[in-house]
Amino acid sequence: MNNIAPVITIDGPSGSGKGTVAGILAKRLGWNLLDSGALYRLLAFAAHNHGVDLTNEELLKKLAAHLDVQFIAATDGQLQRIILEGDEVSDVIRTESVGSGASQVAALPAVREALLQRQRAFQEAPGLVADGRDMGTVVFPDAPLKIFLTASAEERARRRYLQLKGKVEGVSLSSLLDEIRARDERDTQRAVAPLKPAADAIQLDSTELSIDQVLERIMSEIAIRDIAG
Ligand SMILES: Nc1ncnc2c1ncn2[C@@H]1O[C@H](COP(=O)(O)OP(=O)(O)O)[C@@H](O)[C@H]1O
Ligand SMILES: Nc1ccn([C@H]2C[C@H](O)[C@@H](COP(=O)(O)OP(=O)(O)O)O2)c(=O)n1
Repeated sequence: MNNIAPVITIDGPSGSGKGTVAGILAKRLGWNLLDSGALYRLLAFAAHNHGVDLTNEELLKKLAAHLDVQFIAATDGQLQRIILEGDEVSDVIRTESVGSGASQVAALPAVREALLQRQRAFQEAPGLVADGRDMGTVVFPDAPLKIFLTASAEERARRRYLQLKGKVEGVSLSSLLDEIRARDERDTQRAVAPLKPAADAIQLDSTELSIDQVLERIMSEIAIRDIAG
């Protein structure tokens, strides 16, 4: 691990655009990418497959410590691929029910502890873009650029609806809005590593911004700090 590799953290609630923006930035800069939410999603998914209850902290901690997962970096024309226990799960972990399970296991302190080193190991040269809820507050507190990306709950539900409709059966805007609000509540109210902006984070409200406008704002913060060579 190279601890001097710079990190850009992008935290925020579901549907604010973190994953999209982090993926494009990592590609543009030629840096590594950590989708930390995927780790919690993978754990919830694996727990379901192995019949482990989402409240069983002791067993979930063991499962988290031994998760057999591979992240295959994005190439031209292909997004990052995620392999769990030999099977490609890139799409199946994106449903709102896995997201809700992820939010439940993520509230357990032993689970967060078990995943901490695994996340820090992504900090390798030439740099890392990390997206999640506690990237700037807990996992990479020394990151030279921290973004806290938000948008109204209604706009985030609308984005998720557009993203899922046609791919997942039976999605409705109103149930997505309820689910997003429930997840916001759980993620911000938990005792350990709650969703909140780091004291030194730049807050960006993307409700009225396009993806390109968000990227432009972040690129100008990168330029000001001179962190990407
Ligand atoms: N600024 C934006 N304006 C419109 N749509 C956006 C914006 N940012 C992201 N999206 C879209 O919203 C959906 C959710 O974005 P995503 O990056 O998955 O959010 P998050 O990782 O924060 O949950 C995606 O379909 C993405 O293309
Ligand atoms: N660093 C992180 C990342 C995700 N989580 C938890 C809380 C989130 O509701 C779930 C799923 O996160 P993910 O980023 O994949 O979800 P969204 O794409 O924002 O909908 O995992 C977390 O507690 N800490």
